[in-house]
Parts: sequence; structure tokens; C-alpha cells
Amino acid sequence: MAQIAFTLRGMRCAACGNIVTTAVQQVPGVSQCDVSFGAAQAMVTYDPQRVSWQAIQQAIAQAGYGAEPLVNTDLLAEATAEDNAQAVTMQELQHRLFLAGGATLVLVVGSLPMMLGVSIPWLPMWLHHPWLQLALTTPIQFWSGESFYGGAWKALRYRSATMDTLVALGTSAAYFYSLFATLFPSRVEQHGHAPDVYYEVSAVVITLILLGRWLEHRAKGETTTALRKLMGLQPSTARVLRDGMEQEVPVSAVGVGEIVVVRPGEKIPVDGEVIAGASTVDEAMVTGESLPVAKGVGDEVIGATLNQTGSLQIRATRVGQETFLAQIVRLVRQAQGSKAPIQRLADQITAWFVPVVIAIAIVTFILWYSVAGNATLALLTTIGVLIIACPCALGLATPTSIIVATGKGAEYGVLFKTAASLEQAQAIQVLVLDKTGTLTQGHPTVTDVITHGAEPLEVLTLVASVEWHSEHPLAVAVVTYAQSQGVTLKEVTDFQAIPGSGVVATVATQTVHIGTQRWLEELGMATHEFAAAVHTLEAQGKTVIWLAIAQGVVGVMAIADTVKPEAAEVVRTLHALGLRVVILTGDHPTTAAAIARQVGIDQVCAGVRPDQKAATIAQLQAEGKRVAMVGDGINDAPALAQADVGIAIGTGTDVAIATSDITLISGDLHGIVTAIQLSRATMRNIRQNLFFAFVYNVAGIPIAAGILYPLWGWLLNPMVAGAAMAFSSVSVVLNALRLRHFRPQVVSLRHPL
Ligand SMILES: Nc1ncnc2c1ncn2[C@@H]1O[C@H](COP(=O)(O)OP(=O)(O)OP(=O)(O)O)[C@@H](O)[C@H]1O
Ligand SMILES: [Cu+]
Ligand SMILES: [Mg+2]
Repeated sequence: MAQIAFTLRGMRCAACGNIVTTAVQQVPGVSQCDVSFGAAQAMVTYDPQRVSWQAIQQAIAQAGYGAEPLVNTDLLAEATAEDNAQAVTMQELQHRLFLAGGATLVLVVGSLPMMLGVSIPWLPMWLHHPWLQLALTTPIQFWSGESFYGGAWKALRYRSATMDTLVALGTSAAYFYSLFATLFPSRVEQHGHAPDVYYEVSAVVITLILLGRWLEHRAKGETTTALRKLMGLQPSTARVLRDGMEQEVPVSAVGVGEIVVVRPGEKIPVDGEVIAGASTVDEAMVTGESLPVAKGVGDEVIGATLNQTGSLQIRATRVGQETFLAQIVRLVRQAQGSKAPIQRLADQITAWFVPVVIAIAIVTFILWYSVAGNATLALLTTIGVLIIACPCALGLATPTSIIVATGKGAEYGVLFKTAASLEQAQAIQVLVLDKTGTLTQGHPTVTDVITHGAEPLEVLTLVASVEWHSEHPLAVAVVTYAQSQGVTLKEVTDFQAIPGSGVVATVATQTVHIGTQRWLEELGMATHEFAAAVHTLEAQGKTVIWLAIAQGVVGVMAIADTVKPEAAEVVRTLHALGLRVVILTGDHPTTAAAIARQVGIDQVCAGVRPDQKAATIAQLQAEGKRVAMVGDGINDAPALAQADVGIAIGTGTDVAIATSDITLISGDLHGIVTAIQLSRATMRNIRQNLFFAFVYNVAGIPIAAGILYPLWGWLLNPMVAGAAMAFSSVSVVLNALRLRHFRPQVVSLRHPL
């Protein structure tokens, strides 16, 4: 199975999405197709052995829409291409809108006396002549309004109906009835009706809907500004060392392994590793990390970040599609194109909506015509129903908010993998934090070494030799410390790591165990000798590892890791947001409790083995809580997957952390607060949008159908319906855009919430 994303052109409402879905799913070999109207994207899962993506593209084209596979080779080129496509669409809309607007103005002025029921002396009568009106309306109907017929026809071929169907039906009814009355006024009079014409109804409705669409398009362009800003970060050229000479080349021409020179104040063009020089780099635009980061030889740098103080020479490690920035853009795009669970509901409603509305319109017509015997009323109410019921705002309500919010998240260094994760983050009740690397910096250092009955340097030599084979952060600390003491490492055999307990190996003839107290006791070793000293160390929040040689404990080592400076503030804010915060760690309970106290966490789950971490999450879930887990993503993967929302701390420059739902690009814990608050703001925004969309439709239909007419003589003029419809979509998009002003809020010490 393979997956491909297409960007789509020519979609006008969520129902168009249903058509694309149907068309693609009819292709043999396609197993799933998800279309997001808001993001204008289709995500297709298919079997590449049975069908090519070109065939899928073909199928979409046959359904009447444009589709381009989404592969970002060059962020800049892609951004320009998108801008151009947007400009072309806008221009075409503008032409049609200008013509419609001009002609409609004349029509409306001409119809004023009739509409208002007064005579306006200075207005020449011929302005209201049916033939002039026909001449003015015809180009609006068939040129400006051509897209409605086109859309309705496309839909019809898939036995479906979209908002185009409704508009085409409604305006055609007004136009053709008027045409009939113009051509054969006597026939109309025969039936006992005045041969009135309603050209202006069709003209005004078409103009308003085009205006609405134009405004909507303009506003929708704004929803992706955050993403555009990201794409625009990519510098266009790079200075590369070739044959000992500095050459300025396009970024796309830089190859992996090439040496790139970056001067102070310049953007780093590609991802790479520093091979010469030292500097500080502002990574805020990509990672959200606000403080500049010091970089020296051996450090990784991220393309598109800003080199500040010194000159750097870097070796390019990732270019083109592989760069960190490109990965982020891809992830954000995917999230924008994915469907939030709340949207599936809206989609289902939309699919049923149009046929139901057509049925209501028919019933309305029959009732007014045959029961009340009023042809004018029958015509106007039917048109009103068809126009007001257009479900376009409903289709925009969810995706536009999601698009703005995911972009906003990326700005703060918070990547939502899917729209679903954005929806779920608001409902989190318990937040579980891994200790090492999440709450702490993850750069542990050895602070104390205590030995009894053994030569300290000899113990250190054996221990460091074993730890050299371990990947564990504690092991790295031990090796670094030993090297600083001038220890030379020895040959090791039979190395074995027991996750959550420690490591064991043979050096020369001696078996060396390094690990937790519990583990050594399980192996039958006595630990009481160090118990008192260890307790003091652990109460300081230090991690203690136990050292045993030849089945006897010979010493302990204390390792400290500083707590992240923002941790306390973040925990305080999470509490203020109503969350329960829990530490989950494999470390000793005393150590964990000390750390918990430092940052203000009240619940500790310590001594948990890696394979039990997921079970601990499940336990919390069994209490009926919605649980989020924050971890560094590697050894915490099962727990991240088990949690309702898995939040991974970005490790270095690797964003593609598979098991998490949300990735915090920098290690900054503020990202957790941002994610939750952004999720809450987004869901609030979506609910407002759905309300806007529904109010127009649900309240509008009965009024348009004339329910209030018998009571108070109220009737929704079809032109007013057109205005309401057009502006419902605009108001939804504008409301979604308010999310651009989202700002996370933390509770600092001086300003308690
Ligand atoms: N390579 C190792 N060297 C020494 N001790 C180890 C090693 N691996 C594990 N341990 C012991 O096992 C304990 C649990 O390890 P584990 O990796 O599960 O958790 P952790 O890294 O300490 O904390 P966290 O769960 O917060 O990441 C450690 O605190 C340490 O005492
Ligand atoms: Cu509509
Ligand atoms: Mg760990």
C-alpha cells in the first residue's frame, strides 16, 4: 500500500469533495480516499502494483477537477506556484464578478419602483422593460454563473448534488420563468397571473454568491500564511566551497556532503554539521525555541535558521525534501489535509443536505401553488429555499479552523500530526511526564562516587568500560566522567543490557553489574552498607546507580541532571488549566519525589520498568481519564502510543517521530501548554463556526419556505437569502482567521491565575 497526497483545484464546496472521493474510490486498487475541501487536498491510499498515481490523477481529472501530486522538491518554487494558482482563480472570479456586478446594478435600479412599491419620477420606464432586463441578465446567468451549471453537471454525472446544483436550480427557476413571461405574457395572463419578471432575483443572487466566493477565496488565502511563512524561510542561495573556492549556488544545487560557508547574520541554507567555527544560532523561526543556541564543531544546525555572531563552515547532511524545514512543512500539510473527527459529522450532513433541500423546495412549491394557489409566492419561496440552504459554510467550518491552527502551532514549534490530535488535546485530563530528557535537560553528569573496600579508580575503570557499550544517558555520563578522570577503558565481553534495571558484562575475568538497587538485591547481593548515603543523595534528586563486582556491591555513583528551567512554570500552568500532572520514571522513588517537589508535581510513579510504562498509562485510562503522555519518543514509544495523545519531545533534528500525535520541535516544555491551549481555542472556534453555518441554514429554510407568511406576511426575499448564504461562508472563514491571534498563556509566579 502506498499513500499519495494531491492538491486539488476547482472544488467549490464540501460536496465537491464527496464527488472526488467517489471518483477516486471507483478506481480499482484504491483502498481509501480522504478529501479535505478546506485544504483542497486528497489523501489517497492505493496499491501501487494495481494502479499508478497517474491513473488516480486521471480519474480526478475526469470528474472535472485538477489534481497535482504533492511532492515538495523546492519549497520556494512550490510556494510561488501556489500563489500563482491562487492569483489566477481570483482573477477569473473578479472578471465574472465585475460583469455581474455592473449589469446587476442597472437591473436593481430599474426594479426599484417595483421592489419598493413606489414610483420614482426621475427613473425612465424603459429601464424596467423586460427585454432590457433579459439582455442584461442573460450574460450574468450563463457567463458569470457558468460555473454553477458546470458544477451541477459534474455532480449529476456522479448522481450527486452540490451547492452548485442548488444555485443553478434556484437562479434558473427565476430566469426561465421570467423568460417565459417575457416571451409569452399572454399565456401567463391566461392562467390568471400578472406577467411579472424576476430577472433581478437571479442576477443579484449570482452576483452576491460570486462576491461571497471572492471574499472567501481572499480570506482562505490567509489561512495558510503561517505555512507560507515557514516555506518562505528557506534561503534561495548557498555559498559552497568547491575546489577551494567559495561559489554562490542555488540551494537546490547543494549536495549532501558539500561544505557550506555561513557568515554572521546569514541564514543557514541547509541542514548540516558544523565542521569549523563557533557561533550562536537563532532557531526560533523553526523550533520555537526562543533563546539563541550556541553551536560549535560537531553540532547539528538546521537549514533556514539564522546564524548570528560567528562564521561557520558546515557539511550539508540533508538537502531538498529531506531537510528539517521540508519535513515540518510536509507534516503541517498532512495535518491540514486530514480530517478531524468532528468534521466527519459535518460531511455526512452535507451529503444528505442537498437532496433533502431539493425535496423541501419541491414540497414548498407544491404547497404554495396548489394549496394557496399563488404562483408568485410559490416561485419566490422555492428559490429562497434553494439559495438559503446552500451548505457551503458547513463544509468550511472545521477545515479552515484546523488549517489556521496547525499553522499557528508550527509557528510555536508544536507540530500536530493530524487534525484528530488537535481535536483531542483539549480533552486531556491527566498529563504524564517522563522524567529523564523530558522534565530534565537530559545531560546527566556524575556528581558523587562512593566506594568501599575497593580501589576507586579501578572500580571506575571497570564500570566505564562496561558502560561504554550502553546507549543509556546515564552510561554516557559515566563514560564522560571516567574519561575526565583519565581512565583507560578495558576490553569487555558478554555485554548485556536489562532495560529498566541496568547492564552486566565481563571484564577480564570479573563480572560487573551496574544498575538499580532493586535489581542487585534480586540477584542476591547485600546493599545495606550504602543505604544511608544513597538515601541522602536520592533526596537531592540525584539518580544513584549501584556498582557490583564479582557479585558484591563495591560502590555507588550519583548522577544529577538539571531540571528544565521552565518546568515549574509549565506545571503550574497545567494545574491552572485543570490537569493532573504525573511523573513516570524508571528511577528510584526518592529521586523522582525530589524532582517532583522541585517542579511542583504532586503524583509520582517511580521504579516503573520500560515495558510497564504503557501499562501504567492504560491503568490511568481505566479510571476513565483521558491521558496524554510526554516523552522523548525513543524508549517511551509504547507509552506514547498507548496514551490518548502522545506528545514527543523532538530529539535533535529528527521530526519524524512515528508513534506520537504531537511533536514539540524544541525541548521546551511550554509546547505542552501551547498544544492544549491551541486545541481548546480551535475547538471553541470550530463550534462557533458550526453554529454560524447551521443558523443560516436551519433557521433560514423554514422562513424562506414561507412559514411566517401566513402569520405576519413575512417572506425571505431570495435576494436576501443570497446575501445570507454568501456571507455565511465569509463569516466562517473570517472567524477561523481569528485564530491567527492565538497566544499561549502561562502562569508565572508573580501573576497567579
Ligand atoms: N546503562 C545503565 N547503567 C546504569 N544504570 C542503568 C542503566 N540502564 C538502566 N539503569 C538503571 O535502571 C534505572 C531505570 O532505567 P530507565 O531507563 O528505565 O529509566 P531512567 O532513564 O532512569 O528514567 P526515565 O524513565 O525517566 O527515562 C535507572 O535509573 C538506572 O538506575
Ligand atoms: Cu453556498
Ligand atoms: Mg529514560
